[in-house]
Formats: sequence, structure tokens, C-alpha cells
Amino acid sequence: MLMAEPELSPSKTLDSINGHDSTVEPNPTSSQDTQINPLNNDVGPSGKRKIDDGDGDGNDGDSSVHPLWKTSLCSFFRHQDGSCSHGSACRYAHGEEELRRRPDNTWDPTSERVKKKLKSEESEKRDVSEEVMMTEAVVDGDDDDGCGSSNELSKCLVHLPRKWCSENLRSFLNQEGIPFKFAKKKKGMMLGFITFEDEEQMKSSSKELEGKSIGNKRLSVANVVPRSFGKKSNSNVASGLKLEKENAGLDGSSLDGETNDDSGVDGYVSKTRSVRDAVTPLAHMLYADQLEQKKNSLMQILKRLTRNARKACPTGVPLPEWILKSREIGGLPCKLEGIVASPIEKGYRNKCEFSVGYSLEGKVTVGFMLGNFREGVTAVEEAVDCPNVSMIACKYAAIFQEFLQHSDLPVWNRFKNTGFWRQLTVREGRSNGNVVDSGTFGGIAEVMLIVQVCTASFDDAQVATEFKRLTQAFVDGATSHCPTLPLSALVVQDHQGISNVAPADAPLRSLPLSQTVGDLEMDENKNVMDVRIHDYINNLRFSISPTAFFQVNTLAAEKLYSLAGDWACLGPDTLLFDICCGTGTIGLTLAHRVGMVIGIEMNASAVSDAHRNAEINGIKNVRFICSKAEDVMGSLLKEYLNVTREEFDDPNVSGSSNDIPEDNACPETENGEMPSSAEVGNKVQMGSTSENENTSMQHFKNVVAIVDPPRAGLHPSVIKALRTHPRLRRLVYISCNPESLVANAIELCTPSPIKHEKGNKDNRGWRNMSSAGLARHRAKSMPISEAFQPIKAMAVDLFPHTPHCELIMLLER
Ligand SMILES: C[S@@+](CC[C@H](N)C(=O)[O-])C[C@H]1O[C@@H](n2cnc3c(N)ncnc32)[C@H](O)[C@@H]1O
Repeated sequence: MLMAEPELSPSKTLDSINGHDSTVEPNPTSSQDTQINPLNNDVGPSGKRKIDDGDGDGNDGDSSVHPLWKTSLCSFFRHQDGSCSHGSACRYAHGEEELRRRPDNTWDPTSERVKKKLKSEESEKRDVSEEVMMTEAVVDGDDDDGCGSSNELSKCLVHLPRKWCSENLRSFLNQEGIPFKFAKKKKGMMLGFITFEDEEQMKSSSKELEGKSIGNKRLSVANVVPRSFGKKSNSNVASGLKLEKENAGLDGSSLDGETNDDSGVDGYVSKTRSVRDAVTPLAHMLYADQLEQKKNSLMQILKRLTRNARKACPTGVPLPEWILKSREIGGLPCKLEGIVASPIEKGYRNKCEFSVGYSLEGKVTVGFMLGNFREGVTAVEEAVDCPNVSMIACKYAAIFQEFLQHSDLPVWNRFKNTGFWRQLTVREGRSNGNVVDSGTFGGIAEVMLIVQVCTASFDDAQVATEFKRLTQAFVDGATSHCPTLPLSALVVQDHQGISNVAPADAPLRSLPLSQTVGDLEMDENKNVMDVRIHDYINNLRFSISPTAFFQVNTLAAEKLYSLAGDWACLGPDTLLFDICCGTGTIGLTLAHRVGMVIGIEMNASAVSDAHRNAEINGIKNVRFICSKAEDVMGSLLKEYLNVTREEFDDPNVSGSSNDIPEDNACPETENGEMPSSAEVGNKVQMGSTSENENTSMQHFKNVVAIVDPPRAGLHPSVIKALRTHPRLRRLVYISCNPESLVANAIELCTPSPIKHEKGNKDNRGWRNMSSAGLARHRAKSMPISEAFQPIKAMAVDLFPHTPHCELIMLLER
């Protein structure tokens, strides 16, 4: 319950008025105000705003106005559907537009403008701290734009707009009257490289450029330190560069010492983070503390759902019960019931993608990048001491790295998009059994290696020879290990794109392994379509093709899926939609508890795996659809739940809402177990894997969706389809990105208005909106429909030692 509003009285103090909100949520503004000025009787003006003095700071320059008038946001207004009983007489600002600067020239720290500024400062800080780990050739003699000259006469410009290309950089330099010889900039990066005619020009131009503003960024100039990466004749290798951390000395003093590459590297390396820090930043903490930290940070993110749904709740519509009750649980939308620990903490990843590049020491390395390429970090370091990587994966990375030291083909250069060797992915499959006593490699029985290359512009014969040597290197490496490392398949993926994330249809080919490795006899000419590894979830065998998604921590995923099934309240009369189903893991592990599963997945090979997985496990009541969920969700719901709202409410229509227990309780047998679909006999019409079967779905009383989308969350059309279909009463949302879960839940849970107001939709500024802001915006145009309510949430830790965590939330209506 909200406390009664305070009386509007000029004698109220700022404290007491802010106190009117104390039951809503703690208001950081309040305490701040108290410290600034415990303003007592004087409330300032009589409630009328004065005319703005036009300086854009929101202050009206009127000395009769109290200095703190409207300098803080009214939290009552903020949390109460944009209304405050003090109306225009309230001394607190009703919205950002009314907000004035404080006497000390600062803004309310809770305001959007302060938050935005902090955010951009933070990202700038991050950019600067990572700006110097470029270990690839960026300015060398073989550039076709003629950018070939001495590295001693080159500088690196940091904080350039990411969307600029070389042409933009050159125009900018010309416009500013800054002389240069060559300039090179790659779209997507914040770095650019300039080469000058001579030292004098470099000195004066660097001075001019240092600190220059472009937009809200200030340029900084860094040194480019030439390095000789070994004695290889390969031009890519020989011309590798490294940038020094400090800015170019404005007095030119650093120019002399720049060629001393050792001092530059050592000084820098000691300042930079290790690969362990980059990949597993929580590894220094006890696992129990990691879990606590994750839980706390998830709570903060979850509170955004309450705040945003409250903000988006239409005027005149009462706040839903869950928002009112959120005050009792610290602002959470529902209880976060805890965090499930991963059953395995070390070497849990069954899939590791190792980049190929140069280490800070200039060595060709197979490992992990120390940061983000867009921010100028390309240094790759070996996966030393990364507790999430398995021993087998490290061994294969080492074998590949050793092979690359002697390869005639160059490693991929991210800056120039040239080279051959790009990435090694190690995928592991386990045998079915307890991992603790499952043999030498912790139950890992199969390994698939996927080497990503870019064959464009390389000679076929040379490529074929290199592949043969590569195969031999892996086989020798595996068999010379004691005990022999499992190796089931070697696949090459050909990809020309800028980043290593290849499209699903990037060509794959299987390289025949010439001899038996481990327990597996390899087929000499295996078709890539038949290449797979296997893993087990809940005793079901899953066949996984090279590019299909499979959770990286199988044992923790097992817990996640079981929880999802329990929360979904399944029974033989349940129709389960498994949205973004991958290889069918969720639907297939729950198929025995429902009448029918419909899986939807856009990756064709994952769908073909799902069909195969149904077959090898003898599961018949499933249907998998290969499509983007946004393209089929609406029509599938119509097809399977083809009832009108009136029919739905009609007690005579089977499958109507009247069949759903009042309290939405899970159907259970007397002993607390679900009846199996077999027990229900003919009541449930079993589906099949045929895509064309037109099954009458009126039998399914209980319709549930379990969604498990990628990081970006569900497409708006999917959310709309789920929200507006009245038969879907229960939704279990599994997410690897709690921010997108919150954004999607805002749309699913914000109440509809009584009726939509006509008028133009103001979509301006959506690019700069947060995901939650955008979701609020979208919620406004959602067709009128019953909102879901968040019922409970739980975290499942699939990613020990990293900040990531899966979050599962039950929504009902
Ligand atoms: C987080 S994975 C979950 C997969 C599966 N539920 C599991 O746990 O193994 C997300 C899956 O969604 C698929 N996907 C991504 N966007 C999609 C879309 N628009 N429609 C359908 N599937 C999509 C991906 O290919 C991927 O398999």
C-alpha cells in the first residue's frame, strides 16, 4: 500500500516532501538534497514556473525563486504514473524538462542527462584503457592505397567516430588544415593511422590533433611502435605493429625512444590484464562469492522491470498487483528464488572458440583476445589458467599453435581482412554417465575440431597441401598424448567476413582423419552433413552438428531445463511451444511430460539435428519448424489454438479458459506426479514430426511457451503474438541476457490502456533509447490484451568465473 500523500503546504521541508516517497523506493535524490540544504520553511515560489532565461539550463534567473526550486526530480511524480498531488506547486521537477541546474552548477544525479554523461565517460575510460593492444600489421608496405612508409613516421589516432572510413579521416584532416602523407581508417574501429612526410610534420600535426573534439569525443594521439615479429619472410608477420599506451609526446620527446620496442612492450604488458582476467574476470573470487555477486547484480536488473512497467502503465489504469507488491520485496517484480550453482566449476565449457592472432610478444598464437577489436585490441594470448576451458581444448589449441609456427599460409589480419588462418573451435561430447567417475577426460568421449579459414585468394593446391599437413598435425598431436586424446572429426569452415562470426551457411567441409583416434574409427570420406558429436541430457542422446547451438555447460543446462519444465506446469494435455529450440533440447527432454511439443528454430542444421534427436530417442509427439520465430509464431498459434475469444470463454467449447483451473495450478496426480500422455489415452492427439499435419488442437487445455532466445531477446512480433493470444496463459522465459529478458517482459507485463489514443507515434530518438526505454515505447502500441504477471525467477549459473548467468522467469496470466 502507498502511504497517504503529504499535505501540500508551503511549510513542508524538502525532507518531508521527499519522505512522501519513502515507501515507494529509496530515492537517492532525497538524501542528497538533505545534505545540500536542509531547506525548511521556504518553499520558493508560489507554484508558478518563471519564464526561462534562455540559457538552456532550465533556470529562470529569477532571484525570488529558491535556489533549490525544481533542482531535483520529484520521485512521487516519477513513480506514480506521472502524477503528483502537488501539481505545478511541487518544488520538485516533474520530468527532465522542468529540471533546473543546482546552485553548485550540477544536475540531479538521478536525472537522465547525468546518467547519460556517466555512461559515455565510462565507455571512454574503457576505450582508453584498452586502446593499445593492436598487434597486427596495420600500416605496411603492401597496402594498395599506398599507405606504405616508415612506421617511425606514423601515428595512431584514438577516439575517431567508428562509422568513419579512410575517406572521412582524410577529409577531416584536410578540413582542419593538418598536413599528412597517408591516412587510413577502418569502419567500426575507433582507431585511425596517419603517416607523415617527415618528423617535423609529424610533430606539429600531432600537437594540433591531440585533444581535438569530434562530437563528444576528444582525440588522442598514440605512437605506433614497429616490431619485428621473428625472422619470418612472411610480409604480414614481419610488419606487425604495436601501439604504445602513452600519448605522443607533445614536445616530441617520446619520438626518439619509440623504436625501442622492448621498453614499449614491457611497460605496457605489465599494465595490461591477463587472458585469465579477460576471459574469466571472476576467477579470483571464491565460487560462493561469485554466485552471491551474480544474484545481486541480477536483482538490480530485475528491478528495472518493475520501474519501467510502472512508468509505462497507462494513465487511468490501476497499477497491477505485482507492481504494488514489489515494495515488499525491495522493488523486485517477483521473488528471485536463488541461484543454482553449476555442478562443475572447472573446464566446464564443451565448446571453446580460440582466435588466431599475435600475442603481445609478437608470436603467432591460438588463444583468446584480450579485448574488443573495435576498440583497437587484437592481441591474442594463450588460454593459460582460464578455469572454464577444458584440458583437452587447451591441448588442441597448443597443437594448432605449434602447427601455425611452420605454416606457409598467413594468419588472419583483422585490420586489413587478409590472411588465411582465423579460428579454432573445439567442441566436446560426453558419454552418458556421472562426470565425477567418468574416466580420464571427465567424461569427454568425442571431440570435433572446426578450423575457420579464408581460402579466397589462395591457391587451391597450396590450400590442399596445408589441410593435409594440418590433419596430420592434429592426429599426431592426439595420438602422441598419453592417454590418446579423443578426436572424432575435423571440419574446415571457409569464411571471408570481417568478424569471425560466420553465417550459418558458411561453407563447411570435413577433412578425413587418416587413422583411428581414440575409440573411434573414422570414415575416410565422411560427408560434412554426417559430421556430429554427441552429448546427453537427462539420459537422452543428442546429436550435434558443427554449427548448431548447444549449451556450453551441459550439466548445468540439465538443471536449467528441468527447472523450466517444473515451472511450466506440464501435463498430458499440455501443448508446449519450444521457441528458439536449437537441437530440440528443451522440448525433447520435456516431451514425455506433455501432449505435444512444437519447436521453432531458424538454424536449418539445428532443426535437422532436432529431428534426428527425436528419432534416436524414439520421441514421436514433437514437431520442429525451421523458420524465424517472428515469421511463424502468429500463424502457429492460430493454427494450433484456433479458437475465437468468444469460443474461448464459452464453457461448452473444449479447451476453453473454463477448463483451466481457477488458480492456474499445475495439473498433478494424487501422488504429486504428472500423468504421462500415455495414461490419458485418446484424449490427447499425438503429433508427429511431419510439418504438414493439421492437428486439431482443441484437446490441449494447457498451452505453454518456453522461450530461450539468443542474447538480443525475442523479436517484437513474437512478443506481440504471445501476448495477444488469449489461450497462452503461461510462459517460461529462459535468458542468457537478463537485460533483454527485462526488456521483453516490460512488453509482456505492462497493462494495456482502456483504449488506444489516436495520434501520431513519436518514434524520434529511438536509436538513443535504452532497451527498457524502447520496450516501454513498444508497450504503448501493443494491441489491447491481458498482461502477464511475473510470478518467480531463478538464476542458474552456466558460466562460473564469468559475469554471465542464465535467468529463468515464470510469467502467467
Ligand atoms: C540460446 S539458444 C537456445 C537453444 C536451445 N533452446 C538450447 O537450449 O539448446 C537460441 C537459439 O535460437 C535460435 N534463434 C536465433 N534467432 C532466432 C529466431 N529469430 N527465430 C528462431 N530461432 C532463433 C538460435 O539459432 C539458437 O539455436
